[in-house]
Amino acid sequence: MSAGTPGILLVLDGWGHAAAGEANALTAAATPYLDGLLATCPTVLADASGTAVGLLPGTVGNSEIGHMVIGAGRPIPYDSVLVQEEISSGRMRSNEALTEVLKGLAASGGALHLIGLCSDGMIHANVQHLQELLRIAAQFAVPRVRVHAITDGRDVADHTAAAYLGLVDTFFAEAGIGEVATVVGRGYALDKSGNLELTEKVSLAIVDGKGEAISEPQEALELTQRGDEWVPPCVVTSADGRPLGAVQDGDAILFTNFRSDRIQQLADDLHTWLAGRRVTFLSLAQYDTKASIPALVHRSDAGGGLATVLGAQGVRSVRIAEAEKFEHVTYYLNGRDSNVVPVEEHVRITGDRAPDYTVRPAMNIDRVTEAVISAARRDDVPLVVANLANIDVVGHTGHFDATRQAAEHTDRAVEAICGAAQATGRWVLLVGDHGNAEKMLTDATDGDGWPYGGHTTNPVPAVLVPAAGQKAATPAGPATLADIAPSVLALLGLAPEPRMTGRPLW
Ligand SMILES: O=C(O)[C@@H](CO)OP(=O)(O)O
Ligand SMILES: [Mn+2]
Ligand SMILES: [Mn+2]
Repeated sequence: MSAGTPGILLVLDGWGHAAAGEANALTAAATPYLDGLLATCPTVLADASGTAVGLLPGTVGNSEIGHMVIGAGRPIPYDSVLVQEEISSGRMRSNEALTEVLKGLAASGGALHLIGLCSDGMIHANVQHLQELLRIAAQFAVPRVRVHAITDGRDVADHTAAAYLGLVDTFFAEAGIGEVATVVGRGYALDKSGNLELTEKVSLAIVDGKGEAISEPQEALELTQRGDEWVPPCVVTSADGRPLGAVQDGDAILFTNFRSDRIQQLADDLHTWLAGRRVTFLSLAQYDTKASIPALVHRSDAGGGLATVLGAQGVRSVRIAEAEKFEHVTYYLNGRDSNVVPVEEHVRITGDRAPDYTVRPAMNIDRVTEAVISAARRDDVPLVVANLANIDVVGHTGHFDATRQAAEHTDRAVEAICGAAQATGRWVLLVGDHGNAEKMLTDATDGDGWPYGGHTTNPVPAVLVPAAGQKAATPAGPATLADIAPSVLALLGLAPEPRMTGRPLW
């Protein structure tokens, strides 16, 4: 292998590997170009879930941890794991930030508001964490706990919100404290696109008790036209029509998501709404909010990766993605470091946003492709990093045919990018960040599975398309996402960072 060849790292978001079958939208798609690459180029299946990347055993991968590990070259103990350790060990009971606030509520008579995603999809939150938080609140004699439940239907199968609300009820009964005050789908509460119209509806329900009035939490689920994700903001009201749980002065809010990217817009919005009011804010894990919100658990250091080497060596890279995945190829790939080194350029592709991705599975892939090709033509850019979002983003709709089409658009984009790479003397390293579209049905216990749009624990392909004349062998032995940064550096002729534990595959 000749050292020091420029290249393109292309993350195919949600590109997992599984045998062909009725659940697999990737093998159902007509993707002649990708099929050819998989058959002829050095390929390995890389582990992208569970402990291999820094998650709890058996946990599905996600874009944050996926891109962090691709960039860091080592597993990063993820926020979900750090929170879980605090809870399982019992240490959360003596967590200083938490106990101080709970003692204050017990003394003042204020309520604790728990706001978070109500499922065990393990990407943004784990509803099980509520159980321990309720027990701790009861132990500290907090007078009232109000749960503002965000229904999921994306990280877990749709139409499961009723079961999760039922589970939360059992936690209330066991702890002897807690009531659901509001219910809303994640489409509203976890918008991260900057659509404040959605977010403000949620804030209005939580702060002012304004929304669809319901007398039982489960009634909210009858009001959605588009599944659990789009349950409209609902407020549980008592017989006299008063909201059960609007936020009052002297209350405290604890956000229970462990992943920041989707809850932070709501957290900032609520913080702005409640500015000047006597309300304490806390979050279970550390958030990237504009407001400074104290976290109960602090995050792992994900630095010392690819970006550190590129910065130190003055190697220019261009990072390209659609808005949905822009932070992933920049902030997360750089180890959650927002300080951009001067040799790094960012291209955020915006464009028409379809209200529903099934309508436009191509998204803005043509513009991403053009940007990658024009960066590839530059002699001053040894490394282009891009994310093709379609397979994951459309896969999340749970719509098999649209996801198949997303894969077909991706195939054409990869062909165009690889063509440009050949013409400009570059290699292309294609890798998934976690599985998604290779499993579009839940496991069937009896009869057929249900449509499923969530991530998976399947391995992801890592494929090297060598530059013209470059030789590369198929790597032996197991691989993980931690091997990608050392591979990219080796291909560029650079040494890995000492903290990288992955190995160069090529
Ligand atoms: O959309 C998201 O927030 C998650 C799924 O909940 O997907 P990803 O990790 O790919 O961003
Ligand atoms: Mn992803
Ligand atoms: Mn996803």
